[in-house]
Amino acid sequence: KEKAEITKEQQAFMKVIVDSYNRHQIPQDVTKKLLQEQYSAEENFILLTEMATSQVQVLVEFTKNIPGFLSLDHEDQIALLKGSAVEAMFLRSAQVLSTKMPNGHTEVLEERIRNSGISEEFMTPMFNFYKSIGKLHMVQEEQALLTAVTILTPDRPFVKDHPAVERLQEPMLEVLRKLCALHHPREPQYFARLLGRLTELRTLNHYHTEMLTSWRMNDQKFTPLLCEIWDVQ
Ligand SMILES: O=C(NC1CCCCC1)[C@H](C1CCCCC1)n1c(-c2ccc(-n3cccn3)nc2)nc2cc(F)c(F)cc21
Repeated sequence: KEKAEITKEQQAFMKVIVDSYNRHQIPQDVTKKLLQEQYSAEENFILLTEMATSQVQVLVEFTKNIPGFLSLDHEDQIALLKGSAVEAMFLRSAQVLSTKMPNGHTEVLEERIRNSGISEEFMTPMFNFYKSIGKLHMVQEEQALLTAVTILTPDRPFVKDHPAVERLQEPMLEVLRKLCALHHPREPQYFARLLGRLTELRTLNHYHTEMLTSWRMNDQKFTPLLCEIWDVQ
């Protein structure tokens, strides 16, 4: 019985992460902007770089609130942020698209994204991921913890002290497992499906640089922060 119950300290631990996740939300203005009108590929690229830059700043603040993160080796902290930033952005994008919207808005949003300038070959894998996240109907706590679990992935490039990262990720996976059982009692495989999405997320990571360089426009400009995080320019 006690295996299933979320303990008091796990509740406190989760509250810290969920509050920080909710506090550090980039304004939903990206959907408002996209629903307003179809922009040119150039304008969409600028919108993406602006949104992505602010999301990285938000991600750093969120990550600093993950219990134990700041006591990791400093170079490992950077390696974890750098290694997870793109995945966190696609995960956030997926969560934005799966947010309940008035009738027809999601379709318009999808259309705008399809015509935004991203080359055709990446639409399928990207929207497949978005659809598979949408089908999970994640509650807020699950979204926050899944993002934290993604950031604290031990096997990112250049991470030196794997065990230290595993020690932080494990309690989060344990709370996430209990949350899934609590919120999705009739789906015993829900937790496994949730973690399966992280594998799909890594493949988007792989496409990312090509998606940028193949954006239907030339002389792409990036902010200094994105040059750091996206390995471009
Ligand atoms: O702004 C976006 N996402 C942000 C990023 C930070 C956190 C919040 C959302 C974009 C957006 C920029 C304008 C054009 C149209 C796309 N977006 C994307 C997206 C598309 C492609 C890429 N690429 C990354 C490398 C190459 N492509 N990244 C994100 N998916 C989205 C899904 C939404 F519901 C959605 F509303 C927007 C989305």
